[in-house]
Parts: sequence; C-alpha cells; structure tokens
Amino acid sequence: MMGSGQRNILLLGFGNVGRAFARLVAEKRDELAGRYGVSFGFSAIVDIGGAVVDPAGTLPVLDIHRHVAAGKALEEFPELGRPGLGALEAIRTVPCDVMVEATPTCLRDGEPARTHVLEGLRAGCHVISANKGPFIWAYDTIMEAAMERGLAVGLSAATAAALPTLDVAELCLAGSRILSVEGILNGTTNYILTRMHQTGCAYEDGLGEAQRLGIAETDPRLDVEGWDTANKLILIANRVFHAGLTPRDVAVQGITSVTPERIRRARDEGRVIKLIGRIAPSSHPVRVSVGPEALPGDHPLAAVSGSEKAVSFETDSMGRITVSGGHSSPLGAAAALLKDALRIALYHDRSLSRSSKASSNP
Ligand SMILES: NC(=O)C1=CN([C@@H]2O[C@H](COP(=O)(O)OP(=O)(O)OC[C@H]3O[C@@H](n4cnc5c(N)ncnc54)[C@H](OP(=O)(O)O)[C@@H]3O)[C@@H](O)[C@H]2O)C=CC1
Ligand SMILES: N[C@@H](CC=O)C(=O)O
Repeated sequence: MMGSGQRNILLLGFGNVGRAFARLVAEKRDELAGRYGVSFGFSAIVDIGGAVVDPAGTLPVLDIHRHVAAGKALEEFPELGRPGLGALEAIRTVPCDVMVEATPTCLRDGEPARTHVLEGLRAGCHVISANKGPFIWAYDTIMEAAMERGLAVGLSAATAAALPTLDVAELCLAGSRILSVEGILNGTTNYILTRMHQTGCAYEDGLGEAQRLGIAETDPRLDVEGWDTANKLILIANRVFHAGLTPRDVAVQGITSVTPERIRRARDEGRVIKLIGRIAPSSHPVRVSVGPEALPGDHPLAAVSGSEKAVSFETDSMGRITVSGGHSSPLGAAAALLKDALRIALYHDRSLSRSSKASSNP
C-alpha cells in the first residue's frame, strides 16, 4: 500500500490494452525501480468472467499473461482465479493504490466504467483510464470526487495515448493562449484512409487490418463513425478549456461515406483526405467538430500516415506547435497508462505526503 514502497494496481479489463499494460509494467519492473525508485505490483485483474486476486500485490503477471494468451479464462488461473468476481466487488474488497480502467468505451452512457471510476475514487484509489466513456459523460462529477479526496485522475491513454496531447497543452504551452486545436486523433481511421489512398481498397478492408493490429475499438463503429476522435476532443476540451462538453454538444461525421472514388479525386488534385478533429476554444460554448477533409499536400497533417496521429495547436505567443507520431497500438496505450502511474507515484503521492494538498491532475 501507499508509503510501503510498492504501489498496488487494480486492473479492470484484460484485453488488448490491459494485457499490454500488465506485461509492460512487469517487464519494466527492475528498470522502473532503478531509474525512479518506484515499484508497482498488481493486486487484482478483472475481466468479464471473473478475476485473479492477490491482496499483497504479488500477482504473477507474466504467468497470467501466458495463461490467457494460451486461450484459457483469466478466472481459471490456478489458485488465484476468482470466477464470477466482478469489477465492483473487486474495487470494494481488494486494496489498491491505483485503479486502471481498460474496459470497452461505451458511447451511450459511459457505463459500467463510469461507476467503476466513481467507486474506485470512493475506495481511495487514484484512477488512470484508457476508457473515454466515463469522462465524456461525467467529467466534472468525477473530477470533483477526485478533488474532494486528494486523488489524481490520469487521462493520457484516453486522449490519444502515445501521442502527447494534454501534456503539450497543459505543460509545454503554459502561459500561451491556445487559439485553435486540430488533429488526427484516431489511428484506425487514419490507417484505413492511408490504405485506401495507397491501394484504392474500400474502407471495410482497411478496417479488418486495423482490427488485427488491436487498435480498433471493441465496437469499431466508434472509430469509423468519428466518435473516438470526438471523445478524445471532448476530454481535451474539458480538461484544458473547462468546456463542460458531452457527446450531445459535438458535430461528428466519420469516414463511412468516403468512397475510393472520392479518395482518387482528391489525390488527382494533390490533396489527401484525413479525418480531422477541431476545437475552437474561444467560441461560446467551446466548439468541437469532426469530419473528413481534403487537405492540401503541404498541410502539416497531410503527411501523417498509417496508424500515426498528430495534434496541432495554434497559440497567441508560441505560434503553431504540431506534434506527430505516437501511432495507435495497445503498447502505446499501455505506455501512456504507465506514464500517468509513474507521475502519480513520483509527484502526486510525494507532494501529498509533504503538504497534504489535493490535486486532480497527476
Ligand atoms: N486498443 C487500443 O489501441 C486503445 C484502446 N483504448 C481504450 O482502452 C479500452 C480497452 O480497449 P481494448 O483493450 O482494445 O479492448 P478489448 O475489447 O480488447 O478489451 C476489453 C477488456 O475489457 C473486459 N471487459 C468488458 N466488460 C467488462 C466489465 N464489465 N468488467 C470487467 N472487464 C470487462 C473484456 O473482457 P472479455 O474479453 O472477457 O469480454 C476485455 O478483457 C477501451 O476503452 C479503448 O477505448 C485506448 C487507447 C488505445
Ligand atoms: N481506436 C483508437 C485507439 C484508442 O484510442 C485508435 O484507433 O486510435
């Protein structure tokens, strides 16, 4: 537990991202201890059928990973498996310092992850999330619950993961006014559009490939209908501009109507079609929109290809800052979760113990 040197993690969801995260943390255990003096253990991992539990935080994560990769159910892991143990029961009964949410994003109401996050905070855990659902619907409620308890909420993995978006806006651009944000924030659609551009294939073919890479959402309509991009923009707008937005407030168009013919026409004109998300921070209310656009070849986002992403901030005093790369992948999402977990361990916990101050940001 907190202060004993090891931070224990309760992980919800053991799919592409959950597995990549558990494995990354286990494989980097010695490196993290050596470089940062921080050590993480897992006290519970939960998926839809049950859980594995070890309140001491010594779950043999790599063995569990191998067990699941061999096609066996998580909850059937010898001795530590708990068939039928659900997320809420695990949150209420298994001690942890940090709860990681990596279950599927639900656009309709953010559940059940929204309840998981609030219960995790009530149980006194910091929360880091790859899941956008809770925060598109209940951002302010969740942040208030965290602030009241002096707990941190990390959203790097939910806001384009390996591509830093919040860090750039909040840290690198501190003191500058952000006039506009535009970006390619969904790797799946950028992968599909790139394949269509290169090979003339239909969008369904590119989607199958993105699913095999493990980057498409559990429900891939979120990707191709533009909602994953919109959800990331809502989180960025709510965090950076205190916009108070939900999915009801955004104009979203995806790529399902982008035909090979339209791609060809754009190419003949020296243009490239990309799914672009925009935030206009100074409009009231803050305006967020998503849709396919035919960019001229020299546009800073035109060369972003495959599952890579990019974000571009226009500022009053630093000019235009564009960050690109950070391709979508379960490993990239895992690395973003690890970044938030480390930051909580290094800065939040220590400053809390020194000053007893609360903060909602890791
Ligand atoms: N894939 C990526 O590259 C990225 C994904 N994300 C986000 O990460 C989250 C997870 O994505 P991903 O790993 O790809 O999705 P997967 O579909 O691969 O994995 C989801 C996991 O959650 C489990 N699960 C579903 N419902 C529950 C529940 N009620 N309680 C406990 N576990 C549950 C599933 O169990 P079971 O398999 O048994 O059904 C599965 O283990 C999503 O919210 C996504 O938006 C963020 C960044 C990148
Ligand atoms: N489906 C997303 C991954 C998670 O955010 C993407 O394709 O970028």
